[in-house]
Amino acid sequence: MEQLTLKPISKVSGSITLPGSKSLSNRILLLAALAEGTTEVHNLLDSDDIRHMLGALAQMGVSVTLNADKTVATVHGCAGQLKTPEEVLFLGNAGTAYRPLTAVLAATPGRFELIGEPRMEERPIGHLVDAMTTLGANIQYLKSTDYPPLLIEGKKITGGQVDIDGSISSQFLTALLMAAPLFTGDTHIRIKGELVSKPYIDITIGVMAQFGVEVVNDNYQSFTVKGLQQYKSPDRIMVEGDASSASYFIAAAAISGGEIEINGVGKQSVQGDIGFANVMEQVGANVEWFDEKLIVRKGKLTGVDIDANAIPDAAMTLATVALFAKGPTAIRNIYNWRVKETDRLAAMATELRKVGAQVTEGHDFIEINPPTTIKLTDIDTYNDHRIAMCFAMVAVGGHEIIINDPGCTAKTFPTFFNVLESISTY
Ligand SMILES: O=C(O)C1=C[C@@H](OP(=O)(O)O)[C@@H](O)[C@H](O)C1
Ligand SMILES: C=C(OP(=O)(O)O)C(=O)O
Repeated sequence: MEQLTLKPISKVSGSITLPGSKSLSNRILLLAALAEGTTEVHNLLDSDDIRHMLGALAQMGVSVTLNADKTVATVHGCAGQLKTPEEVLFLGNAGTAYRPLTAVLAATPGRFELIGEPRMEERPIGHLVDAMTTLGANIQYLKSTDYPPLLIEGKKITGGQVDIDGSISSQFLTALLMAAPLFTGDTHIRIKGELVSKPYIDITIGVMAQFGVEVVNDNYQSFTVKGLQQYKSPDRIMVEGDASSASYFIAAAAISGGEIEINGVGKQSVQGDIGFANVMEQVGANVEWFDEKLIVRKGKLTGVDIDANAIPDAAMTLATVALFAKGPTAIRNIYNWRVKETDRLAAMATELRKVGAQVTEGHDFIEINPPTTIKLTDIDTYNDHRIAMCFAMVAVGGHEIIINDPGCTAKTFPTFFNVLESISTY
């Protein structure tokens, strides 16, 4: 296994430009593929999750050309006419590819087998399959009930009234919303349970609007989408920087001495994870807000007690910021950390203890007491990009750390360690 030893960093300072948002990139690619017309997508993310979406679209006959660095894509929309692929669709561990494609392909005539990495087979999808089945879809589980892989016999879906459980993942509702315009009648969706990760629904509704489709959102309790609508290309669309990826640099500036200019997200961001910058202000960081950039400086950091349900991805970064804050940090209402790239509650607790923190791992929360001295150790990353990136904060805090399998950042941020290096002084 590859290992990366990060030397103690004495200061981070300088300017970075974020790669495009994963959540926006995959939504935009899918809707551009389904749309009528050609869409030029700028600042597309080049990472594993996006490659899986692009690969699947190509297998279904969508023509996409990429520029040399794969950040500009020209997508020739198929006006809803996806072809039946000859081979299975392998979607890695990309939730933003697997979930929306499940709903869209269930409403697309043809036969589709959706597979993924071993971890994808442990990530639940039953709530989405249940909702689609209520609407008449034909989706079969190929291994275990409620989990991928799936066999989908796509067919016309008429829409109607449907309930969906929103308590485990917002991606199921995102998937249903994105597929609903393809149904032949109107769809009225009611949320069962508490809807988690709500800001991602705003991203979905926003991107659908850019492709000409309106969603009526009644206070995140019910949603209405008209049937038989054609997505329309906006011709040109820009992907804003990834707000979850920004969290590592916001945290780095807050922990270390220098000043970091983070280009690509700011006051205007449509991504909920921008809220991490507000959380870091509460922790004590000095954040200067611009429309599309942030400048972050160090502050006197104090632990906080927050409900992180709206920012599940960026909140992981707070768990390693906690190592350098005064007093305990509690991150609450994050049960679904357990069903992401790994069981993130268990993994973070284990790895934080290895560096010396005292950690309480609850059913849906984690509480971290910073250590008096940070221990040199290697960090297991569990094929989870965010664990690798979070624990880089230990080096930013001035302590050597070894990251096992650093290549796992390829899921969303393949150049992460190079970007960090570019602003680091040792
Ligand atoms: O819709 C999206 O783009 C995402 C939604 C969130 O998942 P959940 O809704 O499962 O929390 C988030 O963790 C994931 O990285 C991306
Ligand atoms: C949970 C994540 O990914 P996915 O889109 O596969 O759910 C993540 O990127 O942290």
